[in-house]
Amino acid sequence: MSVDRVRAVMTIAGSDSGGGAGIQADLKTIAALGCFGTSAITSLTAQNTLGVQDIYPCPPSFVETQIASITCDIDVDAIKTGMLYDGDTIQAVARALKAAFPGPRRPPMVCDPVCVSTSGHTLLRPNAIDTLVDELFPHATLVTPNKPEAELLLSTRQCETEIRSLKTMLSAAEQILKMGPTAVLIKGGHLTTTMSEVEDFVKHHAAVELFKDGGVLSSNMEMLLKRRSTESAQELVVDLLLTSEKTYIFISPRIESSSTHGTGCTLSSAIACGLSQGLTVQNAVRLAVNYTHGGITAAYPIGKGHGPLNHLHNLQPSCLPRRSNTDPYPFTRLLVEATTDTWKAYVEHDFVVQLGKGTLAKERFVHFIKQDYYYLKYYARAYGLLASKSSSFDAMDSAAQTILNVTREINTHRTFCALFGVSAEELEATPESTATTAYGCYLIETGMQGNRTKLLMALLACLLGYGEVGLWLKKQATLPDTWVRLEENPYARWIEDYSGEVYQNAVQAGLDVIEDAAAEDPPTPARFAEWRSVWRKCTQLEKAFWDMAMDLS
Ligand SMILES: Cc1ncc(COP(=O)(O)O)c(N)n1
Repeated sequence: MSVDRVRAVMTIAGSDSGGGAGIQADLKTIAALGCFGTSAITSLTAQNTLGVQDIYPCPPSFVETQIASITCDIDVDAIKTGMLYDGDTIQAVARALKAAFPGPRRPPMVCDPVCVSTSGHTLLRPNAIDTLVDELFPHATLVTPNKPEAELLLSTRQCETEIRSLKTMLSAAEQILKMGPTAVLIKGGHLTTTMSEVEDFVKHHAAVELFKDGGVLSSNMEMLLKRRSTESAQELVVDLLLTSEKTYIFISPRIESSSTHGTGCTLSSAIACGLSQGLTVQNAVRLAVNYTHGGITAAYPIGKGHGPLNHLHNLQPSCLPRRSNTDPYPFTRLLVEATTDTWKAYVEHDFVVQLGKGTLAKERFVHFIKQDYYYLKYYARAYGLLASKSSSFDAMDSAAQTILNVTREINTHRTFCALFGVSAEELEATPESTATTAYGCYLIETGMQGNRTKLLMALLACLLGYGEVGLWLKKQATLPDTWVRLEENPYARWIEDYSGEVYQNAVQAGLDVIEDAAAEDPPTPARFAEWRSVWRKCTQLEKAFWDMAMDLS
């Protein structure tokens, strides 16, 4: 679809003086998504991250005038409604829209039935719910209630109200669809779902399409069920979209965050932007869910209470600290600090401790060395990819040097094998383990689909982790109350190699490369979040690699 001109989106909602929700969230989101935002303000709220202190409603006739002013001049491509406060305001909105769009062709409209703020304040008078349903729902392309709002809407129709599961979400959506909108999106943020529940739901409902992390998960259910089964217990947020033809499920990992103020406003505005550009409802919802999820991930602290998501996360320049003499590796520090739990599980793994103490069973070490030999093949190939993604000769040179270092490291592995009685033939005949394939393929995949910096994130977790382990074990060996003296440790050579000058120089070079890459192309918070997740994934894969050696029965 080509967008020949900037699309205009009109939001009809309340103002949030704290800037997190309402009109302020809407206009920021609309701008961030490349549309032109116009606004008709229904009420002013004195509000911050702690709650709503007061509400000053606009006279309904003035709301009507604002809508008329906008629509008589600007071609509105999509409408979004949010906080409407009371029945008179809703009627004024309905009248103004009818006057502005008298024919059957109205711009698509997303109706977010804002009833109560996250902080618990009433934003729509309870007696206005019927008016909302009667006056606006029949004209809405989509209504977007969360769980409490959907339950409130159903309670006015004496329907079964409690939403506990995907099944009850679907039946709530079916009831709300009967109230007149073309589609209903029930937002699942108040519920926790797991992949097993999704799988179970999908098995029993034929016309369901799944989207995960902003992409189409799979149209082939069998494949999906096999592929996802290992993550069946992970906590997910699932949003359910119902149209007259189909049910769509949008799956995102649950993020533990209190920065969610304004989430509903951002989501409905982002959907309106998608619709204004001619997307189908399901695609507009898919992109908006992904955008909103990114905003929660990239939120920064604001206020003393329940802070807002980052509405502008796709636009903002980096807020990373600068490199200085006192803080030479600020970016790496942030990465490690943001993933301390997984990083610790990797570099202080039992395998490492036993290696340092010299108590590690020989078969475990040999198994590890053989698998590391195979892993290094992937690692060297990934540096080949890095060279292909480099734009300067220096960067290519550094990638090529690493390939040469790795081929030298391979000789050390061969020597270790010989030392432990493993012949060259046996090494070559060893089957590759699943942990090796998983890690190796992840590196290659990241290199294929990401840019240079993303691939660097994947490669450096290994380089830096082994550097840290080498130094730690060397230090342990020289402490007065040492685990074991290096001369008495059968794995001394391994410790010497990874704590030695050659490897540690490579680590320093790696640190410089990472810091330069981050400084040259400062990441937006969303990009940083992406890099951090690659880093975390690689530390998990590293841990799984040691696990593989320890699990050897
Ligand atoms: C003006 C206005 N509109 C909408 C919301 C709902 O947002 P939230 O559920 O995040 O409090 C709000 N608090 N204020």
